[in-house]
Amino acid sequence: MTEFFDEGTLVAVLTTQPLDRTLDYRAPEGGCFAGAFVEVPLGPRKVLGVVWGPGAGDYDASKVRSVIRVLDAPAMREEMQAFLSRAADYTLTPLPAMLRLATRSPGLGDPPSMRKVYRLGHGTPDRVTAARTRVVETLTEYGGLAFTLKEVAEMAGVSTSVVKGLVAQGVVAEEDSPRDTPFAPLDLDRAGHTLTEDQAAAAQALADGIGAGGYGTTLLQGVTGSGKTEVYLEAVAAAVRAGGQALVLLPEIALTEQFLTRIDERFGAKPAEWHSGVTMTERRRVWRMVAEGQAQVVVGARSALFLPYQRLGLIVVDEEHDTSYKQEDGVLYNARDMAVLRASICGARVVLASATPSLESWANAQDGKYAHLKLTSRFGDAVLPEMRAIDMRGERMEAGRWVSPALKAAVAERLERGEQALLFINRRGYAPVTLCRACGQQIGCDHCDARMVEHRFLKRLMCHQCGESRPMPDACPHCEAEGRLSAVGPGVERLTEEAAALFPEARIATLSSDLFGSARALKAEIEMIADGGADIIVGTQLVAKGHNFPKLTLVGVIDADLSLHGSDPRAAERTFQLMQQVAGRAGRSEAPGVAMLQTYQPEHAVIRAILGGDQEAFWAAEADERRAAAVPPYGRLAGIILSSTELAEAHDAGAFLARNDMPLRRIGAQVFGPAPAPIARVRGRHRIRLLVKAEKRAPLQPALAQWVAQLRLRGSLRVAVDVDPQSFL
Ligand SMILES: Nc1ncnc2c1ncn2[C@@H]1O[C@H](COP(=O)(O)OP(=O)(O)OP(=O)(O)O)[C@@H](O)[C@H]1O
Ligand SMILES: [Zn+2]
Repeated sequence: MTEFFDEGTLVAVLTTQPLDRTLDYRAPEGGCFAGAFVEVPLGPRKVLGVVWGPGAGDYDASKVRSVIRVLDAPAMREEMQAFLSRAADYTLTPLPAMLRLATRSPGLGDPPSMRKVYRLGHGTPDRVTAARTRVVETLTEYGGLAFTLKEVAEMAGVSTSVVKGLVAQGVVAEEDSPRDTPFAPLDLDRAGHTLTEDQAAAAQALADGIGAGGYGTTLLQGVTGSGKTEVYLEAVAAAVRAGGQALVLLPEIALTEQFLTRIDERFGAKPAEWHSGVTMTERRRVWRMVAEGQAQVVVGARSALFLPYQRLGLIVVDEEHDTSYKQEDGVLYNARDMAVLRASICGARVVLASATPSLESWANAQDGKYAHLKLTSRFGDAVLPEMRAIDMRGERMEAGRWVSPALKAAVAERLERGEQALLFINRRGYAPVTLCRACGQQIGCDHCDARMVEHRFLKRLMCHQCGESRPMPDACPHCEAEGRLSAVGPGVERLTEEAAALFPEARIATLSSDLFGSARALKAEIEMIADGGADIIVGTQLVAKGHNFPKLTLVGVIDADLSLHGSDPRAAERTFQLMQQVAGRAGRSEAPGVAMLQTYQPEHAVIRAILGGDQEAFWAAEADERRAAAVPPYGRLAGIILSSTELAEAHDAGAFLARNDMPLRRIGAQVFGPAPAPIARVRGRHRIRLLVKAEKRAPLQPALAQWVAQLRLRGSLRVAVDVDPQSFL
């Protein structure tokens, strides 16, 4: 039972303010439950907090103040408190910062806000016009249902003033209605697609898990186009049927819009949607309805993990290998790992779905920590694409061109047959480098150790680190020579230009995340492509994720070597995943697909593995290497990023930590560095990195906490600890 605190008893309140402890207050008039959202005085201010438990009683009793009021919001459940605490410990994040993630709803404690709705009234109009008649007919058609002013006007095809005019005469009734309305329940009796034998077996196994109750994680590994989504939708149905709520995490906001439609088609109801693109009013509604159990399914980005579910039964992490699940600023957490933590605390099931799982999940499945379900063939008659290399050493390339004659010929063949071809390059903008031919300087960002990238469609230069942008200049900012700036290297926009020059008759669509103002616009473009409205698609990694283009039979990868090198220890894994995913867009219906990889190193082990297509062999080899090097998933890493406006300050702090490594040595961990980060300056701050390596079972977090606590944060110095780093930049 939830603990209750009578009026005047001491309670500990956790606030969202950056304090390193809970504060004691007295329970307000009428008392309060543990977990209650409250408003408390803090100095001269009133701040939001949660009653975390009984007060510590270590503060002068005569000075303890009272809770101002209990907010009108469902209390935080004990399991949520536990989740936030454990996540804070794991990621070495102060608890108030975790609480902020869980309270990202505007007007959390406000009384329900109201809005005006309109339905058919009883009066008769003084004067009958065609427009007025349409309004009356429209509302009559919907019986007693009520709509917003805008909806009525749109449905009837009249201006809002016509509706208002009818309100004045009582023909249309105007009423107040709560804005936060429940989400329509799923229609679980609707039949989904008839599943194939493999799919049905996988769906059954997931449903059995949900039926058994309690925590469990399953890796659903199915080749691209095998119907993983169809399978986990059955798990969603099973979870809801069992009275639970289901959360589906997607790696890219751009995909949610299509996914909502897919759920709507399957269950006849739209789920709740949660990500940065959702309006404030809708956020408020979602947060509340999730807390009240009036939203059965939530589709969202990683932050949806922190919603106040009442009875969370299932979390699906789609494309679980995707790096965007790692939040790289603020609280550094991996939503995939936190999903597993959250589920283990509240006794929910987790489904990790991917064609190319992360080595972490693959190893967990291998060890029997996760159940492992496999779908080895594509749905229907579709077969997996054939993978071929184009050896660029043997191709005759003109300067400033990136499509080889071999690839060009393959594209031409597809166009002749009325099929689609995709040209893939994982680089946004027109060109990665803008160089002045007069002075030889490259244009860099003023605030970062990064180049400015030309975005020709927008006629701007942009920094991909800090987001700064400015109009494309005519003159070189260094030597002021006019008209001597030139683009070096290819980006997606430049590839579009080349495709247009090579195939002047073809309809070309460019898909890059920066080219679309809204998820809706992107969805429309994707639907247009799926319907065959384009012949050639030129895209960045945005196209690699989960799209179905039935006419697409050729994928040309412009630079398969691009991500093989660099400081990332997961370079091989990432390249393998990306190539499989992008190739997986080809040949998804009757006509078979081919993926052609332009490479200068066809002998490279990773390229060979991609061409060979033996995934299990690749993972096994990769696992052996990681085991030998004792790196994740067979060892643990943590990154420390020290940053400051003064280079010396960051550097000295790094040297200090390296010298004072006793807390780490005690657990047998090693420190590497300090060294300047690969991106040595971002937003005017110099960055120094250290890397900590420990054995898998070493108590890493407490040691890290002790170690870093020795550091005095002075001046502009900041420290970020990244447990299980994904990025090494
Ligand atoms: N049993 C089925 N009956 C009818 N259509 C199906 C069935 N299974 C899959 N499909 C269709 O096949 C296509 C691919 O399925 P789905 O999107 O679920 O695959 P996936 O494994 O999630 O793919 P990817 O990993 O490439 O994103 C979809 O259009 C889906 O509707
Ligand atoms: Zn910048």
